[in-house]
Amino acid sequence: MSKLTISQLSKTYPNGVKALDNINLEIDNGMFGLLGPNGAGKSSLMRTLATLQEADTGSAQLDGIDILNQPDELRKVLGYLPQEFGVYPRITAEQLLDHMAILKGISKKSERKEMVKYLLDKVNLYDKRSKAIKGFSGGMKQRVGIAQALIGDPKLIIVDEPTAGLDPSERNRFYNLLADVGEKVVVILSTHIVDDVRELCTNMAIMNLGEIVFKGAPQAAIEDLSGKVYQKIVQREELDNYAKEYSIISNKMVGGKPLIHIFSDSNPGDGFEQVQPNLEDVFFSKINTSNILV
Ligand SMILES: Nc1ncnc2c1ncn2[C@@H]1O[C@H](COP(=O)(O)OP(=O)(O)OP(=O)(O)O)[C@@H](O)[C@H]1O
Repeated sequence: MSKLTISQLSKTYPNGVKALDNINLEIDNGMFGLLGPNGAGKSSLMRTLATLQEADTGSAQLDGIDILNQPDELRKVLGYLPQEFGVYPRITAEQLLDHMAILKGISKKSERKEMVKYLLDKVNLYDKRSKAIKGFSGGMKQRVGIAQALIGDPKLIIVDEPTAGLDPSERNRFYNLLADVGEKVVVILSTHIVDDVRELCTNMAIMNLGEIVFKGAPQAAIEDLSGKVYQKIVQREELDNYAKEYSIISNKMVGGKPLIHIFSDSNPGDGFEQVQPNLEDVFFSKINTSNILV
């Protein structure tokens, strides 16, 4: 069992943007989803935990390791799949993993060979081991990314926006792989895609403007909203009026017309129908109208 504890972590960039505003989180083994819109501060938090940038104040501990003060110790047990996983495109998957294993300090050739074979098998790319990565699909590249993040038996795995650009079947394969990995170690999945969290994570946090605006189990958050979400298809030109009168959680186009979800303690009438809330409602309610919700 591993545990990651983040306490009072803050970071303001030189341009004045407060990307991390007093972050407090406790994360156990398993898949943890960090959900937030673009610019929320997710990558800043992930890069800080991956020891790629420093925080101004606060601390982060993984088991006995003080992440901010012992970056070398943390790196030995860290697997990181960054948002942009740049690879040398001409080399093969096998060469890349071997190279990364050397960087991780696995100096014995026979040990590396065995590990690379194991990882290629695990991400289902053993057959493609001798092909140049440049010919790989987005999903295959992400699987190479996960394989390299697993080198050296990490205790903490960080994946930053891993499913962007994957088609549905590639995304599914990637989910299965992550879920399999996530049983034994702390895996933090940072994403703005609600489905990623719904399908994979037992615990989550929602981040907005540098702050954690929700933490808990996705299912519990959905249940909290139960009976309080109503929907209606409206005319586009009426949207402003609805926005003034109701707490609109979300607005998406259905057949060319806006379908709005609103938050309301009691039945608003006016043609609205109650709907079963989903994680998207939770997400939007926390980032748009967190002030009106408990
Ligand atoms: N190096 C930097 N210097 C100045 N501002 C930065 C820097 N990196 C990020 N920011 C700003 O900090 C805020 C948080 O950015 P961050 O990349 O952490 O968010 P994010 O949630 O990961 O968003 P995205 O999904 O778009 O990557 C944004 O306002 C961003 O513009």
